[in-house]
Amino acid sequence: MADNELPVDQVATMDLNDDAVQRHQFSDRVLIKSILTRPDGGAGLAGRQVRVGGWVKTGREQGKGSFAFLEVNDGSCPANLQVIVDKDVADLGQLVPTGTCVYVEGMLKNPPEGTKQKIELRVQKVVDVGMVDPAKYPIPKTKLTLEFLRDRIPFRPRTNTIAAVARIRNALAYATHTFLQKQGFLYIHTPIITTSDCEGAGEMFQVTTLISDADKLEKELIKNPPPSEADIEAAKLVIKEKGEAVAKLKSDKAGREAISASVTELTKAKENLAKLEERSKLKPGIPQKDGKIDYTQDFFARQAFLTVSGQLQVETYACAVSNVYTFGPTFRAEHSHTSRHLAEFWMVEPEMAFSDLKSSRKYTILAESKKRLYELHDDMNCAEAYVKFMCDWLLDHCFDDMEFMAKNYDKSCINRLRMVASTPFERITYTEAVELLEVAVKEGKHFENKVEWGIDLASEHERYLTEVKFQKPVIVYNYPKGIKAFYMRLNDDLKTVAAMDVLVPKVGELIGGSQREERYDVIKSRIEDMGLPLEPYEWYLDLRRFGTVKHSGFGLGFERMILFATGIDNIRDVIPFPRYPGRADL
Ligand SMILES: NC(=O)C[C@H](N)C(=O)O
Repeated sequence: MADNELPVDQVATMDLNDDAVQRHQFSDRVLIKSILTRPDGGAGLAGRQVRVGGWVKTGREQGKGSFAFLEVNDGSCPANLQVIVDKDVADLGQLVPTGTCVYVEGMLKNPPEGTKQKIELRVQKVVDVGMVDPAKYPIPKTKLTLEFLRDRIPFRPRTNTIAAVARIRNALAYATHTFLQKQGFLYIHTPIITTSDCEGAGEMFQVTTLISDADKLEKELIKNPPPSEADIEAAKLVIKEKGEAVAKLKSDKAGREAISASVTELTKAKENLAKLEERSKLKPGIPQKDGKIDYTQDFFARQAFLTVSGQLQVETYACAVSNVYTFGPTFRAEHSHTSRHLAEFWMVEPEMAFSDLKSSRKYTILAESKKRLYELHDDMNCAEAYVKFMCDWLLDHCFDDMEFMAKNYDKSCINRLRMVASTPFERITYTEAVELLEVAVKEGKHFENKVEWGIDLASEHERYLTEVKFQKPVIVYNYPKGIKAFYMRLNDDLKTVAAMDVLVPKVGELIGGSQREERYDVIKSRIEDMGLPLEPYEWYLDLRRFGTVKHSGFGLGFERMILFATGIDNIRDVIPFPRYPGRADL
């Protein structure tokens, strides 16, 4: 790596004796981050000639219009660079509206004593301007509600909040790959289009070309109507005539050439009839067979959907190359309008061969540079170590953005990251969890949803456990089999499965995972018991028929992790392009 190619996240720790500016490698400018996030706030760069580009957050003309102050942000860090332009250099009126793009060159200077910033840029040349008409700019003011911004998706990233969320999201993705790659996991790209329903819950978006094909056909048939019965009868008559002509020539012992020409005509007439008959079968609308939609006519010659989870497919790789993960978009066609659900969301799904949910081995994991002894619950340990790694990562790499979140959204978000990074997660069985909830009810706690063994824990129950009872992350494991998916391993009690959910303060369920059922007979009867058809899962059963292995994994809802980290309330604000019932902008 060349000297001037410091990874962006290391710029802040660079050697201050080196007062050269860090030129961006692929554009003729300096990232504002590399000026402002130095430990000296950029002061040591005074006297340096730089080019910067960015968007004006706020701008104002001063000194009776003789110069302008611009707060410029290029997204590389939350802080703005103060830029000063004299009226001789540019038309100041064009530069000051919020949202204007400026690409300027000048000299970095130390501002006068008593000002809050450590460095500012005096512009000598305006290289380029992307103007804004303030009367028409979609987000003219600086303080806007997140709800208002959801109607301005293309311009949301220009706001401090959405840009900070983008940096935090990016850091969490980087942390995810770093953590898993370090542990030797292979990143596997599982399909977006799938023909198996992982969760067996039927909340899938269908992928089909039948509707657009039907639309096209309908238009085509209007332009070019199908043959009528009479057309077909006429074509049949032509064949009859041509056939008779051939027969006549033959009986007249006509020449070979004449007969062959006549046979050619007969063949053409037959082909014509075949075509007409084929077209006469074309019917507008979705193709049907035996009163049902005929999916053999669909693009994939079968029903297909958007994936709800990459788990089943990634298991084929876990059962071959042992440690794998998938990280991609997943889709659920749930009509839920909550602040915790999206129709399109991202999931990180590690899957590990030779690992179970709970075994008695002893194991050490590193957290916050301190070695601690854990009882090995492979799947739980991996989930816990991963969450802790992400918390540490944000504290180390995104502290300025986290400070912004603490100031504007959630005072406790930094402490929450510290607490989670350093506190062992509580681990309780589902049965213990229900008992604790029952005790809470006896002591007067009111829940909307009834508490009894066998229920699926509701969000209020999960949050009580993590926020009130333990005040730290809680892993609940060994759930009743009746409320969990078919692929989870049946425990010896035959009542529960080796499933686990990681519950965290602020969001409740962050992770759901399990040891997978590796025994052929057991999983087959689980699929049958749940009333699911066997045929679509035959390939999955094959993994148990041939070279089966104990394995486990989990799924982390990536947006939930961002909610947890930032303290933002609505999941629609932590994904760049939210999709939810009634909305899919852009
Ligand atoms: N990979 C996982 O275990 C996640 C699980 N399939 C889910 O969708 O919740």
